[in-house]
Amino acid sequence: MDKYLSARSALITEERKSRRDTIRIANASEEELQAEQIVRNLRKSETASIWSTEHEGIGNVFPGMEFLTARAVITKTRLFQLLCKMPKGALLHSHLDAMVNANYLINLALEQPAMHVRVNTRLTEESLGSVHPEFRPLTPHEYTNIKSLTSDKYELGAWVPIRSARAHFATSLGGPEGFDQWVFNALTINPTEAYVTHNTVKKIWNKFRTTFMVSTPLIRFVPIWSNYIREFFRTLIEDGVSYVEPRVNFWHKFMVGEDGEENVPHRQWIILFGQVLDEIKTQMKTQGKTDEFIGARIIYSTIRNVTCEELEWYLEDCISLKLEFPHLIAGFDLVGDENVLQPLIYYIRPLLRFQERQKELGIDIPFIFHAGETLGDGDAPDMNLFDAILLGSKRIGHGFSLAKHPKLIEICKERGVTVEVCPISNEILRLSSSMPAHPLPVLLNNGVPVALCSDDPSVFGNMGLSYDFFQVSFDFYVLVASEVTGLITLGDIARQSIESSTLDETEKAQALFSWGRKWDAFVKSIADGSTGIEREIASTDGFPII
Ligand SMILES: O=c1[nH]cnc2c1ncn2[C@@H]1O[C@H](CO)[C@@H](O)[C@H]1O
Repeated sequence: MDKYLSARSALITEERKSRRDTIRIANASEEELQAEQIVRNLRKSETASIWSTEHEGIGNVFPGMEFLTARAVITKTRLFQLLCKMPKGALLHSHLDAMVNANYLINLALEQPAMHVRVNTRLTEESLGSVHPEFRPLTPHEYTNIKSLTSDKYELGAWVPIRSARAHFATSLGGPEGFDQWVFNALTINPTEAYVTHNTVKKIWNKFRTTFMVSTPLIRFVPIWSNYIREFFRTLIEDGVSYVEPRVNFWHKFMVGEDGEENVPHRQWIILFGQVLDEIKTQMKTQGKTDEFIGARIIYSTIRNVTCEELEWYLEDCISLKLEFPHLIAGFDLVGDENVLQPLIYYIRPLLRFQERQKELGIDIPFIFHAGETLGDGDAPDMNLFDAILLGSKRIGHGFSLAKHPKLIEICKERGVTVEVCPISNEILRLSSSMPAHPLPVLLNNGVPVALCSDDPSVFGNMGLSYDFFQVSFDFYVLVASEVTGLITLGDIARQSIESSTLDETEKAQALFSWGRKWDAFVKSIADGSTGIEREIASTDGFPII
């Protein structure tokens, strides 16, 4: 018996030794250890209270359960509120056209007299859920004075000014608020769609795709674009994100200008992006908050439905933009559903040529590829992992199927290829049924660098990064023993995100320094009791049940 127990304890120690969190916790400061304990107590207490009761309309609750069902409960937990204050570091995987709250975007659109809307199927109570609004800014001579989208006289396909369409939306469909709700539903995925009507990867992608068809014409319009980017930065900073590398989709060659003409080229999109960025940086400086925002750089993206010839055009376009705006272009990616669109190997010639061109020009535009966003093994999206690695991808977007490939895991670990893990996205797009079923711990415990990311928060409702940090903070819960950690691991992941960015060494050092200062202050506020968590746990013996 003694021999067995000592062998057991030796094996546990040996197994945990190589884990990133064990190494990190061994080097933690006194304050970090205190904060760690307090947060673990909080987590335990909320698991016993909030996550062990039935809430009205929500059956079968558990930590890490389906996000869209649990969202309202999550928002009220103390753990979530605490994580909102945590400095998150860099957001490395996000699609710019799905980053601003859908209601905010609707309001931006309502301010634009040029913005019109139409439908091609009659709107009725029955059809409302499946008919999507089609938006377009028109040139002044195309403006219409058609009043309503829903009257009997409406001719299908005719453009209606958005404000008028809202004001005259049929009372039977909810009036103006009904209009807002209709557009909101078309821009987002709701729990019934994710977990009932569209509960397969294929079906939910069909819904997911349509949200971009609705939002793109709203965002790809100069008067909205700048305001949209301003809100994008504002909300991320508010949530403790200090640096961001969004994927910007350059598939459309032109944006629509203020005059309604579709003639604004890519360089102008970047100039406007840069202007808002500078404005925010100046603002932060004036307010003495330079630690809170380091900046942003764009990952040039196009959709993997283009031909090889078309891709050559985009790659050259990306090169010209890099030459003109070296500090604003971070890398290159191909986006869209890997399950149905072209795999990386299809584009291998233009991609290799792109690398040659960079050598000729003495520039560096790393690939930062989506790969392995699939449940498959050996299918096209899974095989994208092999090509991403062979092509020297700096990071891997999603890498959901990477856990199946020990050799590739080893390479990622050796070369420091960071996996941009998007926990909530993977769950809503039906790759994992809930958080405990997500492969994140497999990657982490194998020592692969990981960044937590939100992917498309305006569609999924996981605005900022706090929701994704929250959803994974229970991954290690089963082992509440002292060797296995919570808060410190989350901090380590946040710090790693800055290391994994495309910032140069000097910028990185500055960003890490700023992050470190904020992390220390955050940890201190928990450890010294100023958050009041300890007091609350002690006084309620478990948390008030919502
Ligand atoms: O998780 C994802 N995987 C692959 N493509 C995505 C994901 N999220 C968004 N997009 C794609 O990015 C474009 C918008 O910039 C859209 O085409 C959308 O399908």
